[in-house]
Amino acid sequence: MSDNTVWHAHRVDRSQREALNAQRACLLWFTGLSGSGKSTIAGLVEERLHQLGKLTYLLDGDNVRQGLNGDLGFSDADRVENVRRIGEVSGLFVDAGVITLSAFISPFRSERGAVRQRLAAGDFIEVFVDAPLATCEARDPKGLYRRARDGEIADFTGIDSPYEAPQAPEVHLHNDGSRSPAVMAQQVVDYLARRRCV
Ligand SMILES: Nc1ncnc2c1ncn2[C@@H]1O[C@H](COP(=O)(O)OS(=O)(=O)O)[C@@H](OP(=O)(O)O)[C@H]1O
Ligand SMILES: Nc1ncnc2c1ncn2[C@@H]1O[C@H](COP(=O)(O)OP(=O)(O)O)[C@@H](O)[C@H]1O
Repeated sequence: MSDNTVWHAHRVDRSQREALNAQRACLLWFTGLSGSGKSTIAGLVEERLHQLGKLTYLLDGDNVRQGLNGDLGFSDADRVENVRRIGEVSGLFVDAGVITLSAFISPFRSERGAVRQRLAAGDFIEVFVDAPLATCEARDPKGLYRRARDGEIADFTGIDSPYEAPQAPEVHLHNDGSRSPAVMAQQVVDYLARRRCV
């Protein structure tokens, strides 16, 4: 928090924005290794919510790192700052009344926990896209694992940079390839329906 600043409450608040859009906002936080299926599944969930008439926004690691977080690399410190900023942006989207989907490796438990704490109870829904490293490496759609193994990319998650799996995610998707991304996206939508978010 900057010094000498005072919070200003505005005339239109989150609940009024939610009422206007006839929806309840929340943050779906997709975490998992590179290649685990975060973007694919988050994209399918967003498409389904859009079809249901919900206002959504999907924030994605590769995309955000081309703009807002273009100054950050993949050291531990830069990943901490990456997730902190995304947590703040996600919080603003939720306050805007939008069902927000954030898909980032977000490898550290403490930083994911900090985003959870930043939001109101129940607004943070952790979705663990759980795929074995061997599966992610076999998919390797961008050739990054091969380059990391060849020593061309340092600090690669799962190779020479850690990934701390969630201990109690709200939704745990086993994306080892035995089921389609569409089936797993439906699991997320079903969770939202049980929570009366859709
Ligand atoms: N060193 C290293 N480690 C992991 N990933 C790397 C690295 N370098 C580049 N990439 C590409 O960056 C994407 C991950 O960015 P994130 O912002 O999600 O990472 S993090 O949350 O800060 O850990 C990741 O995208 P996904 O594969 O979609 O996860 C990669 O395309
Ligand atoms: N259940 C699945 N079965 C087959 N291929 C999958 C499955 N889930 C994801 N993929 C593929 O794996 C690759 C990585 O998925 P992606 O969503 O880009 O992962 P991430 O965003 O976690 O890096 C993509 O080519 C995607 O089509």
